[in-house]
Amino acid sequence: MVLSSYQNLLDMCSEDAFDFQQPLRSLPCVVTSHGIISDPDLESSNDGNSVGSAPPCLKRKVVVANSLPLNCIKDEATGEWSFAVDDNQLLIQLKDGFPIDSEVIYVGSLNVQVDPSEQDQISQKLFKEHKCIPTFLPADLQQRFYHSFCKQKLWPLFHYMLPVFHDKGELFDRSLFQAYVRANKIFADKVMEAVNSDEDCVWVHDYHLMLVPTFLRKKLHRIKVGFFLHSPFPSSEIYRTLPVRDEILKSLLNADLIGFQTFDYARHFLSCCSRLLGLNYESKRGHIGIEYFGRTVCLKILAAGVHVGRLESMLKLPATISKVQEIENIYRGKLVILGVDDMDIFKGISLKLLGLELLLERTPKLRGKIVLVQIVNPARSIGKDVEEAKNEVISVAQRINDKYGSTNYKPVVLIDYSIPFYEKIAFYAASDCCIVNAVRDGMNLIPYEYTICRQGNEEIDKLRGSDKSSLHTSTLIVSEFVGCSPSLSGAFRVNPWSVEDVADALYNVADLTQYEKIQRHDKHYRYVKSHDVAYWARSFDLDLDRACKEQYSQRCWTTGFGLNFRVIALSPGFRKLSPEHFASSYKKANKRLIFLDYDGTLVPQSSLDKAPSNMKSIPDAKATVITNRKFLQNSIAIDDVKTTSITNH
Ligand SMILES: O=P(O)(O)OC[C@H]1O[C@H](O[C@H]2O[C@H](CO)[C@@H](O)[C@H](O)[C@H]2O)[C@H](O)[C@@H](O)[C@@H]1O
Repeated sequence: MVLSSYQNLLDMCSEDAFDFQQPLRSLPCVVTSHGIISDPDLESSNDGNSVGSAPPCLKRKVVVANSLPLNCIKDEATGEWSFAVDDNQLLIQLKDGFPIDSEVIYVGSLNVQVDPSEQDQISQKLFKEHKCIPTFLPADLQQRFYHSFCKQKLWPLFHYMLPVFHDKGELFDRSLFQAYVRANKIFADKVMEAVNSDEDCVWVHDYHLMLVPTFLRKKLHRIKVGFFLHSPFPSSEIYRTLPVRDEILKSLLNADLIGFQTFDYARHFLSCCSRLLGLNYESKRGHIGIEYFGRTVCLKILAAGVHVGRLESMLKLPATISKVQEIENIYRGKLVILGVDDMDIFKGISLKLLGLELLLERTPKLRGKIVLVQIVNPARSIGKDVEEAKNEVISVAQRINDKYGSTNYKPVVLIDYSIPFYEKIAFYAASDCCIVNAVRDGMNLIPYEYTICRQGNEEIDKLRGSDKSSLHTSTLIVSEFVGCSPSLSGAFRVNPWSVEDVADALYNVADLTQYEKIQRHDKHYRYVKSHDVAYWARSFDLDLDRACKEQYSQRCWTTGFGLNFRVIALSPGFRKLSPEHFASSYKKANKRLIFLDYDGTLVPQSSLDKAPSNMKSIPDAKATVITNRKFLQNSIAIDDVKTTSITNH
């Protein structure tokens, strides 16, 4: 049922009628000449804009995320755009986990404004050269969708920050959600340009695009959709404060598989589905399934990983090696603690600095001996809160340096500007410890990158000459509120809100024996190496495939009888049934015959007539199982059919 207030919103939005839940009574499917189920609307809309068919042997994987994994620069003198794939991005790296016969297509925004006159040409170029399909959001929509709704509303809430109710500026502004709806529809429309058949899979990423599954399902019932949430999913007590909580949950449930970084996030999601939507779930063969309108939506817990090969090859670069040497020379004899964070209010950077300040206050012997190198990546959002957090970091760092520093020694080295990736790699390789002190973070891959880089290589070993003390060692201090924490059993786990905890952990790191450093490193290294980005992607892809197979290829079919009609409710695999089978059903009926698609949509006569004659008959198709009686009864509220009695055969 669509909430009436929500319906108003959609009317204002002037988008198609939009229902967040199944069954979606949209356009009927047809059997095309090659036996593929598709949407007539889609077929015609593809005529002009299609991005081309995948060669027959390739299966398309359409990866959709807010940003395309590209760097783009406009030459102001010539007006020419240049685009380069960013190999350091997770989205590019995940394709290593896909089967070799996959064609990976990316859909997302470029994060720059492109003049409408240039958009077509750029789209063609990006598809041809990089298999990327850009979404172009008008500047105002981009602002409202990304900066105002995603970054100011969803991002804080998903990181456990409740709006401040006495501040009017914090009240929920429905027009911003409307922008979110519109933007998600634009992304979904672009995805549909890339989908060729029901063999293709769509993998939607992160909290920016939580309505995409519904827009896709509405277009193509049998579309295979996976969704992965990179950010945390908060406790239901936090989530339920979101005024559009049901719409978002229902939309996510239009995916076939929903992935989470940790067990806790999945647990919170399940609590929300049960408390807010009254849905049941069960664990089947190691998977959690939620029954939703005749479909089973699978849940998966699988933390993202890093691209080990990429990090190893970056580590080998001569520029990296000489940077490692430079850093080691600068900080020789000191314990180097490294922090790498985005400038964001949830990264707990000031709390980390306060921990260091307390350590130096309590432990005079460490003054002059310990350095925190804090790399701060530029902020991605533009809120006042981020500016304040940044100013606070700068002023606390300054205070510590004034108090405990000297001409030759600064306890805090703040790098608050972009540095090339190889330099970051060099800092990892040269640091004794890495600290992640976020008060909330979906996963955080920094400890994984650090661990791989600390494994080093021959060139780095040579640099260290006879001083082997830092070879193949690493130490981690990790907040208990970040997703990677459970996987790092050898890390010092801290409550980031406790300055004492952080100070103690820093002290313990300074006190570790060489043996312990090796042991902790080894444990983490083995885990990170085996759970890399390809493992994550492969595992998600296989589970999506499995979830869809179970969903869409059941061979059972269901039949219902009424006084003057007969209902054939078709199972997802119905198109595998032979035309003869249909014919015999017609004959037996002797009455009005109604065919319903598996999700309750009326199947038109014309579609059945088109069933290709070369389709194979399935002898065991006589099994008649009504899997969800209530669902079927609800679905039959069409035309003049008011009541029915359903018989199992
Ligand atoms: O800042 P946004 O444009 O809204 O993007 C959100 C963040 O996305 C990425 O982080 C998320 O995915 C990571 C990999 O799974 C995970 O480690 C992290 O916890 C998630 O928040 C990106 O790495 C961040 O820079 C973005 O801020």
